[in-house]
Amino acid sequence: MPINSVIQVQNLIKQYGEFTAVGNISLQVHAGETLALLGHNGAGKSSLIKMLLGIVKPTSGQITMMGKTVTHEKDRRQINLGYLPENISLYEKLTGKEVLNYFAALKRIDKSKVLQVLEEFGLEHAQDNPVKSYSKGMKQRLGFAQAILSSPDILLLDEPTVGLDPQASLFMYQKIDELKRQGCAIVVCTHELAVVEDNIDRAFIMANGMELASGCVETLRQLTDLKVLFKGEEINQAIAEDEFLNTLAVNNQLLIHQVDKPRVMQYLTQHCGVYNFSIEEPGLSDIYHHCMNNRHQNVA
Ligand SMILES: Nc1ncnc2c1ncn2[C@@H]1O[C@H](COP(=O)(O)OP(=O)(O)OP(=O)(O)O)[C@@H](O)[C@H]1O
Repeated sequence: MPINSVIQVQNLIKQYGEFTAVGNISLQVHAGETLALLGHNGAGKSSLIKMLLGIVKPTSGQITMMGKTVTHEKDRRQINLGYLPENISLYEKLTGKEVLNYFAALKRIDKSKVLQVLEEFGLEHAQDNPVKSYSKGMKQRLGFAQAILSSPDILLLDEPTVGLDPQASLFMYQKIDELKRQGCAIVVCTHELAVVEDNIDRAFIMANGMELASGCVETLRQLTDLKVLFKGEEINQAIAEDEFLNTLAVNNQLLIHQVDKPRVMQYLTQHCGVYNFSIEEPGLSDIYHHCMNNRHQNVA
């Protein structure tokens, strides 16, 4: 196991009766890394997260955290782990401060940390108001605040930004980034591909309990070989004038395989003298849809 591998999942299987929700998944998350867990509804993401949390017992396989196998509850108790569940339900009658004090007592954390976190999450002005008076964004920030109260080594986030406005989403990912820089290993379960794309190190795409593809966005681009689009006025002109480029163009568009990108760039600059162009790369959303559409062919 690499020295900085904080979460190590090996051949993890979860069966509910005859049904396999998670089938032979292996993955690693390193210190200071954010992994996005992506997949369709029912792909097995929550089952995987619940096994990491120890809420659901694996049918077989191994989970190692901070170098310890966490098969038994007593091993797991030594792991400093934060968790933000999807649709977290907080104690609505308690104030924000009381909620965090409750979690602080549970995790044996000094109350001074509560005040610090309330301030950090912009909730100090509402700390004495009942949670039921909080907006969706404030509740989510409070939920996030309880998850990071212990300055965890591992943070598991299930749909942390669903229903949040773009600014609130950005705030969440800034916090995730801060924790990452402090060495926290983070797993984010999400369907918000456009939001998550610029905020993760790697994605793990699953369907029907199985891994479809994993890696950083650049690796996934190479794996899927989704085409890149060369754009610009000078490109259009070059397509019209250059016979070779014309053979590459489809509907007057220069859509190129990943593997041919360097060659075409060289041809454009050195042979055609075209320097003024942009390159549109496929995004995480394109990669995800490609993986899902081709999943039965077992092609990344
Ligand atoms: N306790 C359970 N008993 C039986 N089947 C279950 C149980 N929990 C989950 N499943 C099934 O396992 C599969 C995976 O569910 P899971 O909740 O892990 O998916 P998910 O990827 O998190 O989905 P979503 O994106 O909708 O949250 C689903 O078909 C679900 O119905």
